Amino acid sequence: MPASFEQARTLILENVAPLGTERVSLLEAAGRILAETVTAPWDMPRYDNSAMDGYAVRAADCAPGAELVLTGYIPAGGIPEPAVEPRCAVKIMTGGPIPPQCDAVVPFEQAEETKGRVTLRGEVRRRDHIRFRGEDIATGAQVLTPGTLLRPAEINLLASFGKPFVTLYRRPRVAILSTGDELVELGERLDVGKIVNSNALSLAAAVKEVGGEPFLLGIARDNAESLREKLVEGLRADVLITSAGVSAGDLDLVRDILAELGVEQVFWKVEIRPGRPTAFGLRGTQPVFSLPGNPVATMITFEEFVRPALLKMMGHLCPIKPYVKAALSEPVRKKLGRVQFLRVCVERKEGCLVVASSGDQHTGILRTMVRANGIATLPADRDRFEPGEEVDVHLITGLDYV
Ligand SMILES: Nc1nc2c(c(=O)[nH]1)N[C@H]1C(S)=C(S)[C@@H](COP(=O)(O)OP(=O)(O)OC[C@H]3O[C@@H](n4cnc5c(N)ncnc54)[C@H](O)[C@@H]3O)O[C@H]1N2
Ligand code: MOO
Repeated sequence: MPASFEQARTLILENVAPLGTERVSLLEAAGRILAETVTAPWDMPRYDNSAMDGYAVRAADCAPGAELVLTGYIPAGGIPEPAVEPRCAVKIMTGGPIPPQCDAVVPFEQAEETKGRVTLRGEVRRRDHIRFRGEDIATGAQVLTPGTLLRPAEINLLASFGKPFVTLYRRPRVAILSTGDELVELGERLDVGKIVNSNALSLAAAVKEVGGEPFLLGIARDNAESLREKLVEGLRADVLITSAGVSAGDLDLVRDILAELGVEQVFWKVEIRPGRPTAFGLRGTQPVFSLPGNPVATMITFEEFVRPALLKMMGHLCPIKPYVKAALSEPVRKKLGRVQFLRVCVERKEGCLVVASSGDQHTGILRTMVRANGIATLPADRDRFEPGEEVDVHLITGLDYV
């Protein structure tokens, strides 16, 4: 019996786990997932320092109009001066260490300097414009935990704490196999009846976008020998994705050969459209996704099934892309009993997200996939949707801008 969409996605996520870990240079770590706990090896800031360009002073000397004698200069990176005497001040730049006895900084704008003396304009309070040692993060504090996505902010933190290498979850190596006698590689001669193996490039792009490492196995022909040879190679990767050869045709041999090679089928056929013939299996712990060959079905089943699996394998704690709610701007009809993945155009109108079909939804129509910036998931138990109804949408804009 075919699986429901939710069953299929749950089965996949239950059967994949984060891969091992590796040490990676911080320069290469952005966008990946941390596999270690990081504690602060020192206080941040490391020492009391000035938040402004100005004068380090003793606040008790600083009644409005007071005149102080300038006795030194501390740039950022300078070493702290000896203690500042009463009624004296030291010129200090942002980041410069606060000298002993000083307890405030007066910004240049609030003072006037003439001939080695500074006259203060306004009021000065203790602690003004000082960034105190450890006020941001104290030594020993736990700052990052496994599962954290490394964005520029986390990279900044790790670099500040002097970490040139970090332990990350490994990126999966994903073998991609296209199957079909009708396929030729991009750039090869297109004789009558042939089409370009476009799915391989599209899947490789999708794998890269998620952060995996695609590996193209080329084309297996629709015979057992060719499939066997290529599938054996594919089963050496962390993940194997095949496209086509999984529906009911005479030459749809992929699942049979996978079974022969020790891949245990977890499900075949899902109550979704497009993508119904999708199969998922395991060889030990290695996941094998057999996606339907129609390019739109291949892309949508990657987005809804393979993407979350790869993210989980890379250590993401929330591998399912969050849905956004968007209101339909037109009626939609679908078949009962199947989830329909509707290719949609999402726009923002008066602050709300609104969606409409991107056009012809037949699986063979590629242009409406290209036009779409979202995939709406329409539930299996409904067949009519009216304008204004909210639906769940996965944005596929790349950078989630709408
Ligand atoms: N009698 C039935 N026929 C079909 C069924 C069914 O249940 N019963 N399911 C249909 C559905 S739904 C889909 S989806 C397709 C999927 O079939 P396959 O995964 O076995 O794929 P193929 O038939 O080999 O190819 C489908 C289509 O996609 C083109 N294709 C294949 N590989 C590539 C590639 N690498 N790059 C670009 N395009 C590719 C292929 O030429 C076909 O046009 O089956 C329906 N039929
Ligand atoms: O389910 Mo098929 O994937 O419509 O094209």
